Amino acid sequence: MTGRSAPGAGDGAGDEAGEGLWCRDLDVDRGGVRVVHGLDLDVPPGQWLGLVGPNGAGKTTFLHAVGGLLAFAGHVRVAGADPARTGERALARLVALMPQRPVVPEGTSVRELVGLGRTPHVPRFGVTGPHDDAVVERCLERLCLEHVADRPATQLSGGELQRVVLARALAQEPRVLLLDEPTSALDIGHQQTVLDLVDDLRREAGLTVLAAMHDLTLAAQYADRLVLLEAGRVAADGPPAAVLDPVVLHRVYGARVEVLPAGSGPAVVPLRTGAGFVAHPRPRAGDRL
Ligand SMILES: Nc1ncnc2c1ncn2[C@@H]1O[C@H](COP(=O)(O)OP(=O)(O)OP(=O)(O)O)[C@@H](O)[C@H]1O
Repeated sequence: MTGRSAPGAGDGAGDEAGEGLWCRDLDVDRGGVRVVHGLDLDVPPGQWLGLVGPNGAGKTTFLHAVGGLLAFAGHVRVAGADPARTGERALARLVALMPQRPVVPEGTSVRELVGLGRTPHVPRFGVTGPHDDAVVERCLERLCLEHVADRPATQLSGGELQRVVLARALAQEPRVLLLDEPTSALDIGHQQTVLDLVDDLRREAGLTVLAAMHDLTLAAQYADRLVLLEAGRVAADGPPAAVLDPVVLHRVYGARVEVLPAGSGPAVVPLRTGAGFVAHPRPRAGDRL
């Protein structure tokens, strides 16, 4: 399975397709089984798209295809590049993926691991320069990791490691940031610190963000738009308040929830059995109550 080029679009990095994400008829298989089915998506530059959906819906598979780690069929442009036809280093200068399950080489310090994010910017057979070192130090600082910078990354807590892996992705200085469950191991304070930081970078540098998240309340607070995936297809796509419908969530996740209006976006509150959940549609404007 290989990606095909979009009609009329050039090959390689940085062409006219823009700095967001565009895909048409995207199919991705895992282990011989189709997991993402004919996905069409337009994500304008600078948008934060929250990717939500149940376990196994295809969120990671989609992010890995867009990030050039998995073969696909269909047309994709990410930061102007076709991931199927762009070299690894060129793509890594445009797109960074923060994986759900990072691989940490034994004996690598936190600073060295973050420094790996500079690899695509360093000439082949070259060495890092003062600018690279400054980027790494800034990323360590912004993710409050200076105090662990010289420790082996394998000795960190799950939440500390998650911040290191984000720091490595940010050190790549990408145009599009793919985040796969970026806050799953973080306490509530660090969840906010990390997501606020990504949001600041988006505003400062026009970064496009695609973030797969299970915490629907958090996803709604930061994303401009949510795409709800169900078995590799889009079940809902729109502003968080429109996508987070208790009836839709019940159908797609089998979950009983209440969705409450909150200051910075809808809050999704789970209801335990017997708490009075009724799966009926929300009233719409014009409905007779
Ligand atoms: N390496 C693999 N080989 C075979 N099947 C795979 C592989 N990786 C993932 N799958 C399958 O592909 C489907 C989609 O998985 P994926 O990891 O993309 O889902 P997800 O939405 O990210 O799930 P989660 O929320 O649990 O992380 C699942 O059915 C999964 O079992």
